[in-house]
Amino acid sequence: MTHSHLDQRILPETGRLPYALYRAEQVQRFDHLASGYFGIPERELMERAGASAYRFLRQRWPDARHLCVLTGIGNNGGDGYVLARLARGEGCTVDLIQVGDPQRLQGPAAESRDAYCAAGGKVDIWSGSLPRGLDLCVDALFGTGLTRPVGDPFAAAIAALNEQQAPILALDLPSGLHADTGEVMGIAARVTATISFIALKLGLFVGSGPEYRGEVQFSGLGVPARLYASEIAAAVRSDWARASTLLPHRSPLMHKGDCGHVLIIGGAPGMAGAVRLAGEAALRAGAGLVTIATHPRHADWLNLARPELMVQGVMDARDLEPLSARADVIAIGPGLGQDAWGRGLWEKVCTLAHPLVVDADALNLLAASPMNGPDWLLTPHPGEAARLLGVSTAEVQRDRVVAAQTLQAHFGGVIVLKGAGSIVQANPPRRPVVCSQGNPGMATAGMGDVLTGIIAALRAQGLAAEDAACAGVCLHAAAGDRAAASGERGLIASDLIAELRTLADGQDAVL
Ligand SMILES: NC(=O)C1=CN([C@@H]2O[C@H](COP(=O)(O)OP(=O)(O)OC[C@H]3O[C@@H](n4cnc5c(N)ncnc54)[C@H](O)[C@@H]3O)[C@@H](O)[C@H]2O)[C@@H](O)CC1
Ligand SMILES: [K+]
Repeated sequence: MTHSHLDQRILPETGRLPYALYRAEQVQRFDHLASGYFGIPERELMERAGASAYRFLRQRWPDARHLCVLTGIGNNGGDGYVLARLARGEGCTVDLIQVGDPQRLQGPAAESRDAYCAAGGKVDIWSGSLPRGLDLCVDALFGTGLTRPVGDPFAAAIAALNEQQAPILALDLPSGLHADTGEVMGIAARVTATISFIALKLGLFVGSGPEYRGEVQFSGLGVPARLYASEIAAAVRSDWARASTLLPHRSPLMHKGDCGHVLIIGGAPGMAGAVRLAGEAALRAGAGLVTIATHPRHADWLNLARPELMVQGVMDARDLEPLSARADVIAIGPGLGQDAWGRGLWEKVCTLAHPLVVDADALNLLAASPMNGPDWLLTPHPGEAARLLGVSTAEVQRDRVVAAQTLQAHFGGVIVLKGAGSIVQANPPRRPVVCSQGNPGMATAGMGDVLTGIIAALRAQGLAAEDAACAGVCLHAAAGDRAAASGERGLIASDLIAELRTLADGQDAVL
């Protein structure tokens, strides 16, 4: 076996992350294929994993000299031993702390431990605390093999990692994070960066993954590209750089009638802002015409507040007919309320054949009287998804991919499950798409209304429902990231609207 850790072929791939996301069992099959079929011994893969991680560490933290490597009892720990050996070899001070019974290390992990010891490395057994004065901690406790909630001593070690001040590099996954769902299995390491091996794990991008993983780096460990043909990815990551390619071309000869007419229905008394946000977002996402059907009490005021919006007061469902006749797409829900006014409009819309975007209170009305719609696009946040499914919000969040798939099966159409790592699920066999942009500053009032307007505008410009959902979610998230450049705290939904224009025009697709 060659210790080819400085071989250029195994350096972490720089540039873009792959878009395919896999579950743990799929990555385990890749591992077996790599060794069994492609003849790369497991020990060599581990050597490459440790070496890639060490190379990334040196690039990312060039001044780090005093490292602490926390190793567990599986192959993730083995990766840690390789990294520790390489770091010592380059003159770093390494405190290697073995958590759990060292006798449980087997096969390549035990060999990696032995190679570390043979090179003069010392193994300390976890004694309840971490050394002081560290430049960096390496989390090599659990990777894809985590199968159950974390108990002591691992839980105590993870808690200590989270409490100390040095940055943390996680090998493959932050320990304690479920590789498939991003669920925190009791406790998880909240890390500065994660280097993921062979394939990106779905759990880094869904559930609590975005909160715990830090920045993500990928290393394919030099396995042949055709290895990946053996599995269909569990989900596909998307971002604006990718989704912007879905936008329709705008011909110089176009007029406003070619860019689609969106009708937005909502805005019960006291909720006019919701439809205004959705309407403005629709205009900024390129809709040719936007009409708002809202409560008569504030229709005139809304019209003056944003003169480019056409605003009609509607008393009841009958008033909708002339408006819907002119619209290409209807979005219903922002500020709709659930009383007789909102319910009447919702029931009317359900009889129309238009492509629909269904949000907010319209989703709550749908939860009260469930039905299946072939050409609608539902945009629930986790609470609305829970009401639609009749489960708790925690249950939705525990496995967001499965929740989105269940919603699609029950209600049809295309589902956008909002939240960190928004998921788009169209009719199977289409795979779930997970948006990997966005930030916590976006957890604020009106963000959903902006998304509804964007998706409706893209749909009105001719995108199919799934494409409008994917492009809309990514455009919204990318606008949120741009707006957050001047601070996440205090970000408001209106801040996104100015950003939409630059992004949707394609001038700044790559962030
Ligand atoms: N197999 C391969 O070919 C490669 C694997 N690699 C590394 O190996 C990792 C996977 O290794 P393993 O499958 O050994 O799994 P892990 O190293 O993630 O750990 C699994 C071990 O922990 C135990 N365990 C699971 N949940 C536990 C809990 N809650 N409390 C206590 N013990 C628990 C398991 O019984 C098993 O002994 C990857 O994430 C990656 O880091 C890399 O070296 C690349 C190549
Ligand atoms: K880890």
